[in-house]
Amino acid sequence: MIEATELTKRYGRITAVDALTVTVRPGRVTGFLGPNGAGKSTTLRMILGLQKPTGGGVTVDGRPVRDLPRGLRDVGALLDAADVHGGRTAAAHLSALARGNRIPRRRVEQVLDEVGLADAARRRIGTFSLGMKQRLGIAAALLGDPPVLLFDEPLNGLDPQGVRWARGLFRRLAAEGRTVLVSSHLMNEMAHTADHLLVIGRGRLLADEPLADFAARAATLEDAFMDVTADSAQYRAGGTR
Ligand SMILES: Nc1ncnc2c1ncn2[C@@H]1O[C@H](COP(=O)(O)OP(=O)(O)OP(=O)(O)O)[C@@H](O)[C@H]1O
Repeated sequence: MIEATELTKRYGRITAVDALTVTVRPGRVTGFLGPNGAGKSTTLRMILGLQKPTGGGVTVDGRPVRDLPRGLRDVGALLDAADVHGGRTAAAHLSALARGNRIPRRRVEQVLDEVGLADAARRRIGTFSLGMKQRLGIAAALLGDPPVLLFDEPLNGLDPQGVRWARGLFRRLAAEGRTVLVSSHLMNEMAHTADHLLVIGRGRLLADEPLADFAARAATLEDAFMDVTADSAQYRAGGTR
């Protein structure tokens, strides 16, 4: 379970996350949506303790993430799939993470297999496509078999088979009783993935409800998303009309 209370992050005059109070519950896939710049990545980084809130706070299974003792065995995350050492092989990258987090070495082969990268285990990550890097990032999140998993835009760069596989994976992880939070700026990506939605705009919470309730707001899910975020899209093609 993830609990944010009045969670706030300011960068100078920009309020990236604005008094966000939400609970992300286990046993379901929670989709985290908002237009570009809404504050999704900043929120995820604060949950993971990578950024310090300006105000409020957030706990994971009852504690600030820094107080959780087991690292990747407590929380797994895919943030930026491209943010990996290109000179290492996939297996070496995951082995280093496993060593640093007291995770048995056999998990490396297991997760590589699970994400479909078994045949690429000995290849340098620098030669990977974006979709392969996403799969590797998902493997890293799964490595410690954690009860809480965060994925920032995990479907970017995945081919249609990959998207279908990832959706099935998120649903399975939730069915196993884990807390699964998946961000996206595309509503349609969430239609077949999420049970519950958190929608933010300009850092503020705009909706926190089951997908079915959100869908009932308009003719299509995308229309519902457009309606809810109408006043908070910051970056719009065609200028400032
Ligand atoms: N390090 C930083 N310094 C200054 N402003 C920042 C910084 N990081 C993020 N911001 C600003 O905070 C706001 C929220 O950014 P964030 O990356 O969290 O949004 P997002 O919802 O993840 O967007 P996207 O869907 O485009 O990835 C944006 O206005 C962004 O410009």
